Amino acid sequence: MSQNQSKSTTNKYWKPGSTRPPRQQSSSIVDRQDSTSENVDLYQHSSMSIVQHRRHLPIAAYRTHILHLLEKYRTLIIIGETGSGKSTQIPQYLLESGWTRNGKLICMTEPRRIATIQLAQRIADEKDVVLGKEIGYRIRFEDVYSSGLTQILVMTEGLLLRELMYDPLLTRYNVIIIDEAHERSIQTDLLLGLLKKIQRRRRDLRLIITSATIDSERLRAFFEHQPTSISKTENQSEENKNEDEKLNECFIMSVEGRSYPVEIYHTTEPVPDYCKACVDTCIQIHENEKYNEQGDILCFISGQDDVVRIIRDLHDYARRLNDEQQHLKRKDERKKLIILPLYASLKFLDQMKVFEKTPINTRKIIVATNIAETSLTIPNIVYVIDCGYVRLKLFNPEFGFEVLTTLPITCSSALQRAGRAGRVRSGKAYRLYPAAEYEKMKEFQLPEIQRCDLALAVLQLKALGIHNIVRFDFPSPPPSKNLLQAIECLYALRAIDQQSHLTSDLGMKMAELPLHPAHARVLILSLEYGCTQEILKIIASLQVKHVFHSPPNEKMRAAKLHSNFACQEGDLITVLNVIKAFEQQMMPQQFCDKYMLNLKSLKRILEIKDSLEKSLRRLIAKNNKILSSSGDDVIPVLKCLTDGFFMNAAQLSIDGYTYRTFRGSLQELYIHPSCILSAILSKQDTTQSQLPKTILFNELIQSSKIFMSDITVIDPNWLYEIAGHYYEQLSTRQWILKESYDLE
Ligand SMILES: Nc1ncnc2c1ncn2[C@@H]1O[C@H](COP(=O)(O)OP(=O)(O)OP(=O)(O)O)[C@@H](O)[C@H]1O
Repeated sequence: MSQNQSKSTTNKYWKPGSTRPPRQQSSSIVDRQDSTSENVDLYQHSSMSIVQHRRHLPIAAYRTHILHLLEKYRTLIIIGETGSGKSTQIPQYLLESGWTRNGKLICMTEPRRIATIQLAQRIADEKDVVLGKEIGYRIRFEDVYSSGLTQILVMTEGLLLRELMYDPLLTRYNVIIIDEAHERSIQTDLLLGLLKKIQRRRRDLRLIITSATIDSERLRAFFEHQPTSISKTENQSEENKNEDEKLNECFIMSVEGRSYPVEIYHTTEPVPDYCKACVDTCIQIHENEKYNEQGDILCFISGQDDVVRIIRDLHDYARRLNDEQQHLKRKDERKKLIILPLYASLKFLDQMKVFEKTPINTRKIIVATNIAETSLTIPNIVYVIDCGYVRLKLFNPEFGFEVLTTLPITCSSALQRAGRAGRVRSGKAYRLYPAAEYEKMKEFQLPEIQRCDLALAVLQLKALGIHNIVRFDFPSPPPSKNLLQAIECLYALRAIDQQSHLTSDLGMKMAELPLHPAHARVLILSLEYGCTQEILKIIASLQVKHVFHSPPNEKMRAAKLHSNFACQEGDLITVLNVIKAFEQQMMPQQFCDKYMLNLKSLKRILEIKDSLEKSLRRLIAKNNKILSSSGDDVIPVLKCLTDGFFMNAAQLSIDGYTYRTFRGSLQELYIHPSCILSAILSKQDTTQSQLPKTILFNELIQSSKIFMSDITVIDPNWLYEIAGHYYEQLSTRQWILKESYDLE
């Protein structure tokens, strides 16, 4: 370790029992807040058999109680510490006690694909059966279960919602377990509302909601408020009807205890740059904590770009470390590092790499967004580093848009993050914020349904036959302004008609595609514009992003290389150029290195493009439509994008550098510095007045200002030509919708 490097990574930690360091010493000195055990044997490994392991989990003591309560209550809310055994054990208890005897299944939902597979695999391992037989899973584009044999089916929330489209009463299940309900994603809330509705028709259906950190009283109030008139399933016996009617509504039970202790440490001062603090802390752990016992590190960071930055810095460190260890003759004396990213748009196989066994003499560092926050057990994780921030979308109804914003996390998130350690052995959580900040944190995040764009949720409810969305029983009702905006958006996109019914030509098809309604519309309309091949690539790229690699110390070089693909039409067409060139490459890695492109993102884009293409082909199977290409003609592509993104149009203000939307908001918008347009304009040394007059954006990002990203330059006349109905009839439409929904 060179002198210089040592200096950059000499954070001191306040160890239990030692003298507290003076506060002013360093902003990244860490302060131990609490511990669940005083004399923690950090390297206590479990050599228990799976049977012993199951018996030792805190939830095991509650097995009989849970089964007893499920006989008496239709909804159970089970609160237990992270790692206490809720996800892996509850479905097994139900299976063992005969809840699948009548041939029906136990369903368990997870918010994410990665947790779905891991959980199903773990339950199968514990039961010593092959995954896909008694225990199966379902994620988008992947069904691993056997009809007639599978008894426990783990699936993503999104897939259970889709199942409701063809089995509205979910008749193949006896029990549905909504795991990690505290995440309160829009899909969790839609499911909770729909399951409450189903329970009115199916008195026999049991619902279990589990979490370590959830506002359980609020949920109980929601499930206890059941209407008195109850219709029964037709083929229920008289005896069963009576039994079912005697059932109570909802019960909250707590599971005390956790698997292994986790010591929590806080910085004594706020850290000025959490990416740097995270890298320093990783290095410090790697150099100071017992090495032979391994002990991997999981870092929580707010967004994908920060993950990429930290990974790069850690790779630099790993290279230096490697050079310094060259003198060690025996290779097994060298300390190696494996550094892995984990974020939602990462290729799925790359996500699963985090579960691979860490080789001997190696430490694994995983740098993740909040995708890893709940449910996951990454077996060797001993150290968690929590930056204290999360990147979330917040909908602003006044302004009419969703803005991506970085916010402090909540206490619930902090507990979940720390809870990724202490699962198979005791652990430590390093929080890169002072204990006082933790005290100030909100307990729970606002449910997504109250803070996000609801267009997709409303479209999904409509597709499920829920006509009057305003009357739908949401666990936390969304603000009526947000609902009105969503209805307006769907009307403008022609997904619903004036009576607010799903349109048969477009709306029904849009609901079938796993995309935001505007993206789904663009994809379907591309068939008319004759540019489906181009639009498939563009829409796929919008789900992944980060195609261009631009490290801070090589920005100039990167910009020069990227300019090979740049075009005046903006980011989406530029990315299209990259994807087209990438597809032609025999040696993709070399191509990406040469032009500083992100190989993983490009591969993932092609993967998503293929699956979207399959979905689209299924939709148009009857019409014999061809998925055509517009070749080098970019105009059909631009017009098609305008036809879906017209609500996101902005015009240049008189000042010549800020933009405003056409919707009458005074909010100033700026072109994001990462946009290709910024690079082209600065290269040409243009004056501000040469900024394009009219643009479409895909996303808004809040930092010092509100920035528009993923920009496309369009002809303003197209807006009136293509979306005249939206811009000319705004007031009339609002009146019609206001009437039909009786909204404030
Ligand atoms: N894939 C795995 N490999 C090794 N051990 C595992 C795995 N999955 C679970 N475990 C063990 O089972 C325990 C219980 O895990 P489980 O996921 O059921 O807990 P939980 O209460 O649902 O936690 P959380 O609320 O964090 O999801 C873990 O603490 C860990 O010891």
